Amino acid sequence: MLQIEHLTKTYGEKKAVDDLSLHILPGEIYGFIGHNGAGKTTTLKSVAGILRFDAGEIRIGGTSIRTDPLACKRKLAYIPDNPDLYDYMTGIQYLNFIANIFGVSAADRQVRIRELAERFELTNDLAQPIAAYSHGMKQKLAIISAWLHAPQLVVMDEPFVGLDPKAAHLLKGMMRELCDRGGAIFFSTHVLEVAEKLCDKVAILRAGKLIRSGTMDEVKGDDSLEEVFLELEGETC
Ligand SMILES: Nc1ncnc2c1ncn2[C@@H]1O[C@H](COP(=O)(O)OP(=O)(O)OP(=O)(O)O)[C@@H](O)[C@H]1O
Repeated sequence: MLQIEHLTKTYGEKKAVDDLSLHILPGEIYGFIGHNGAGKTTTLKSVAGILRFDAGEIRIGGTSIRTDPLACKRKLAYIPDNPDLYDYMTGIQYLNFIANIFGVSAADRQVRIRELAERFELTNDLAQPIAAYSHGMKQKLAIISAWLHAPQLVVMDEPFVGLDPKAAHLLKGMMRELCDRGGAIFFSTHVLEVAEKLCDKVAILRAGKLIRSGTMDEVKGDDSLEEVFLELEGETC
């Protein structure tokens, strides 16, 4: 579903991502962890096709994000860590705007918006301008908009930040549902307990380099993910 091959991205002199290779298969929830500044957001933005990288290749369903970004973007959805939505639009205007961009039919969008807004208890707020939404409400709207075009791959940067426990539980269920239908999820998190429970596979990034990846059992063995992560981080001290 997602192939990252030898991805390298520098900002000036700073190598933010250094020769990163990762493969994510259909059906997998793949967690991406690492310290602040490790290069997670840079990687996720490169996968989403909103950041040019210096070297390497990224393919989504076999299609290169470099050579055919539009085809890739049709297959994926990206939720940034701090969704910057259009404050002057109402929630429903925003969802229709996104549905128009992705060419979602009137019938499909109606069903999906109704169902997802009900699930996230956002139905009564859709007529409000986004400027009046709390951080968590914006996060919910961003999640609904991401799911609108039935993406095959969902890429998320710290998706649980700002969500209340019920919404977080809902999102976890939606992630699993999407993977059960043959999709895949790639997301970053600092909440290692969530990663440990939710993810099929995990990758640990340190200073732009992949230092561990594999199934959750391969990566953590009999320890907790937190113990393994802290041990690996300690090796740099
Ligand atoms: N636009 C930019 N210009 C210059 N340097 C940048 C830019 N964006 C990120 N960086 C640098 O690249 C490195 C990786 O940043 P990135 O945001 O990818 O890390 P992260 O793992 O997502 O961190 P966090 O967990 O804090 O969100 C950091 O050293 C950061 O300072």
